[in-house]
Amino acid sequence: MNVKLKVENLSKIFEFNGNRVKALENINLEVYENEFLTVMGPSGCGKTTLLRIIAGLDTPTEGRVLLDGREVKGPGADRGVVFQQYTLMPWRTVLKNVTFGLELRGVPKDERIKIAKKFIKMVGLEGFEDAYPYQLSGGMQQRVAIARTLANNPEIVLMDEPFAALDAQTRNILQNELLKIWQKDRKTVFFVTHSIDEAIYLSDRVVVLTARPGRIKEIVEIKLERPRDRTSIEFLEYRKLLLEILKEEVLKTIKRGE
Ligand SMILES: Nc1ncnc2c1ncn2[C@@H]1O[C@H](COP(=O)(O)OP(=O)(O)OP(=O)(O)O)[C@@H](O)[C@H]1O
Repeated sequence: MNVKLKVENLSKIFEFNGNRVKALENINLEVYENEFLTVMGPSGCGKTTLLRIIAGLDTPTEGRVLLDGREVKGPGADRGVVFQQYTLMPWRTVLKNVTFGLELRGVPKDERIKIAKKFIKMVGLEGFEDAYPYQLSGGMQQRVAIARTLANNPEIVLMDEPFAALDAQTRNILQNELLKIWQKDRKTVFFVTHSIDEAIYLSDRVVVLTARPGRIKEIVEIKLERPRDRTSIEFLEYRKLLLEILKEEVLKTIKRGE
């Protein structure tokens, strides 16, 4: 298995108003090519910080991140990010939101429209190309955000609780769509979630971080065939295992009043 992304001895300390918060401590992690890897952990353990550092939106205090062997020094088109909150540009149509990154890279108009339409179709929004974000439901907006990210053809897709704001049904539908796209497109995915169910349903491996400062507590390989059955005994066993691993860390966070 080829290593796509490598996180080496990474620590992060935030300093503000005379306070020091150690968010991450000595994270070492390899994400393989085409892997669907999920990070979980109690609130405030540094999941978003880790994702932001990989995205190049923040810098580590110690250590480094390598993508295809090259050190990450800032944001780049090789990493596509999907956040929890819909980050579409309200003044642009669906099509224009999806073509945005391609425009920035100078892709000719005809080609960028062709690429955008392909991904809009892939996320099930054919016919909505000329709609504006306010005309779409939350689930549809998140589909557009996913299409926009994929249209840029990143090496790795970084997703920070992308479905957390959606209702349970829509969330399940989008999980299936994401899996279909992932299987078809063979992208590497680095996914952050609070949902044990979502982590087991989607991932090849689940990384559990400790309470802050986030360290790697355990990595659980999900050895279930896809499509996965959320009601199977094996699925429930993974659920129990992850609950146990997380419980101790969540209790630490609660005790600290966070
Ligand atoms: N820009 C910042 N300045 C100061 N402290 C920060 C900053 N960003 C994050 N932190 C702190 O770093 C720690 C980790 O935050 P982070 O958002 O990465 O956690 P998280 O695991 O994603 O949390 P949640 O699950 O609640 O989204 C928290 O204590 C947070 O307050």
